[in-house]
Amino acid sequence: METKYVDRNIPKISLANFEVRIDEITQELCAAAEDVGFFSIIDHGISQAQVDTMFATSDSFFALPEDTKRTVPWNPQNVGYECRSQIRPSTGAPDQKESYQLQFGENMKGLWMSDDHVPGFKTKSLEFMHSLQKVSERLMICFARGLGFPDDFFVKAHDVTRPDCQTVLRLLHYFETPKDKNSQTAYHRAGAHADWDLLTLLFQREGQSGLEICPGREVVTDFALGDSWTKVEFQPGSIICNIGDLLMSWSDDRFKSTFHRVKAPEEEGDYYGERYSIAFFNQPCKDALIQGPKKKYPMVTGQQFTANAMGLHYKALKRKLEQNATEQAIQSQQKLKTGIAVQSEA
Ligand SMILES: O=C(O)CCC(=O)C(=O)O
Ligand SMILES: [Fe+2]
Repeated sequence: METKYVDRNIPKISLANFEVRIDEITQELCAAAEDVGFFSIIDHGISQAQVDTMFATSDSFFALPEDTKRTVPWNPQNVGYECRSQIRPSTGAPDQKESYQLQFGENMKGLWMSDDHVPGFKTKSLEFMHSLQKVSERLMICFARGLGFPDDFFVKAHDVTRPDCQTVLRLLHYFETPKDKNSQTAYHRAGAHADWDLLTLLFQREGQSGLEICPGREVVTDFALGDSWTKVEFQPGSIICNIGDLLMSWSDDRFKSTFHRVKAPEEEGDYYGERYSIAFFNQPCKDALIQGPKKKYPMVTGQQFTANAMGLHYKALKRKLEQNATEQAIQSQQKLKTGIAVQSEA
């Protein structure tokens, strides 16, 4: 089916002279968060060399033999390596990717790839994560101001110096998609979803497009998807940011978490090759208390918020898998009937 595309403006916001321009930046960020839920930031203080080093480190990890990568397996604390195992409720099919989730604290025990396999992996990754945390904290200060909370409100709730902190750096590698149209159904590289964190920072690579967004969600409690998409292309020097479900809920649905996907390449102009990206998910401390200024939703802890988000996710996933199974059963019944008809005609 042909994708319906629309042009949407994805605001580009400069963080230059942050201290002096904080109110202006706050206004721009809040407007972007209320409208499309996606924006890019420039003048953020992270150099292209830092980004290139992290991508090179990620390349070295994914180039390791499968057995080696499987020595740091994914677990439900949202750390570790997985391959084609993430199934989205929007598709009911596994994402065509492998990924490695890294955190700052104790959840990583035994799950860092050793220097013997990728020299300096842990040091380089943590250095990059701390730089992204600094950028995230600037954005958190602005969103706290915009919502009328004290400046350090979100920063305190996302304290990465705590051993039990949940914030994640995800290294992603999407597999090449065969161009042969008859070969199989085109599976999405990452099926449509909204992130369930506060705020995501994303790095793409030049020439490796595929990220698309679908705004229009009204409340965080609803799983509804819109139907028209907008491509988010690589822009040199910028970090793509999107609002997650946590900030949507914490702002009483004022700021929008937006559905997005990495599309299955199947149309003219789509990119079929291998794709690498890096995402940084700001997750709350387990004991953070979450409630918006207007108290639209009951107060929950960070841990409860995550559990509720997972509950909603698995319910939607179950519905989708049941729906897929019903559709498949109908299709095979139809095939059987057609077969019988053809046979009886012959
Ligand atoms: O790879 C990308 O561009 C997007 C990844 C993403 O949305 C995610 O991992 O949540
Ligand atoms: Fe995402």
